[in-house]
Amino acid sequence: MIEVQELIVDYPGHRALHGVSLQIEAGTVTALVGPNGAGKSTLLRCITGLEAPLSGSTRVAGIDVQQEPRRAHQYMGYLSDFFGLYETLSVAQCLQYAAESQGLSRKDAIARVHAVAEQLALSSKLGHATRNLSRGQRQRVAIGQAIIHQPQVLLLDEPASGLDPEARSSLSTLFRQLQAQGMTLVVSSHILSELDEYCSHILSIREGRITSHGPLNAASGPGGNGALPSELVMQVELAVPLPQPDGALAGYRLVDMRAGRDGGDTHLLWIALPAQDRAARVQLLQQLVAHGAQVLGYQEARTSLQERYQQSLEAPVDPQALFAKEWP
Ligand SMILES: Nc1ncnc2c1ncn2[C@@H]1O[C@H](COP(=O)(O)OP(=O)(O)OP(=O)(O)O)[C@@H](O)[C@H]1O
Repeated sequence: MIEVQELIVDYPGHRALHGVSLQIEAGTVTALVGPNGAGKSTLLRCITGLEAPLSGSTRVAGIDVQQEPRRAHQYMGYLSDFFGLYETLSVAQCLQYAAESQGLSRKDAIARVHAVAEQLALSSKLGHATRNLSRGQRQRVAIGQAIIHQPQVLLLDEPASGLDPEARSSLSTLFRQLQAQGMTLVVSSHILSELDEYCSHILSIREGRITSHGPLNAASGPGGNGALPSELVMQVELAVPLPQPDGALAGYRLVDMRAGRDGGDTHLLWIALPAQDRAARVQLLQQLVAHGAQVLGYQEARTSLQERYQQSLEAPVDPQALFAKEWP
């Protein structure tokens, strides 16, 4: 859905992106993370076509963003880290303006204004001037403007900054709904615990280079709890060790097994299953229970975003690769 190739971006006296290449699959939610100044906003601005790279290309839904920005914008929504609203316009006017600028007819625009206002809990504010809204409400109007034309891709730069815990939680719910509707999201944020709730992938950047990019679940292959690319791993927490391990695990691959963190009798097992096979998850649990397992917890194993981020911070930047791509 998003393809970036060999992107180099220079600001006066400073190279912000050093030949970044990546692909983001449709339907994923990617956490874009990295220290201050890493190049996250620059990358998002290049994907939207707001920043012209020195070299390289970006494509969204197969459209070259630098060559055909207008057409590409029909497929994407963008929330800038410092967004502005028309202060004297009402919420309805702002949303309608955004809809019509994306080419929607007056009738369709008005229908979308009401649908988006409902989705973002703004229906009661439609007649209010945006200058009279709270920070969280303004943020929701800005997000509403970004999704008014039902884009396939939504790029959000620090969408939760300045929001209270309740507003942040409803934002997480909204992002999950949008993903369920088939949207592809890229969310830049420093609040990793929240990103972890709804992101399927991590894209970590440091000093203008990608240090990690991949899925957050255990099916990410080597390093992801021992899963092969075609597998996912279930984490099973037991109240006591398995009484009949041979029968309980027959036909499954045991990836790992440890005592629980509490140091008592609890045990943790990691068991590989074919990816995408929902029936296998049910059958495994039934087989465990049938063989006397006292199951306390049963969930897809997942490397936390915090862990992945920490690993990516510790990964050395390859000086050789850096040297080869330094100046074109
Ligand atoms: N307009 C500009 N002129 C000069 N340098 C810039 C400009 N915009 C960004 N930079 C520099 O480019 C680098 C990347 O900036 P960018 O805003 O993309 O980082 P970021 O990862 O989004 O940071 P943050 O987490 O602080 O928002 C930084 O070193 C920044 O100082």
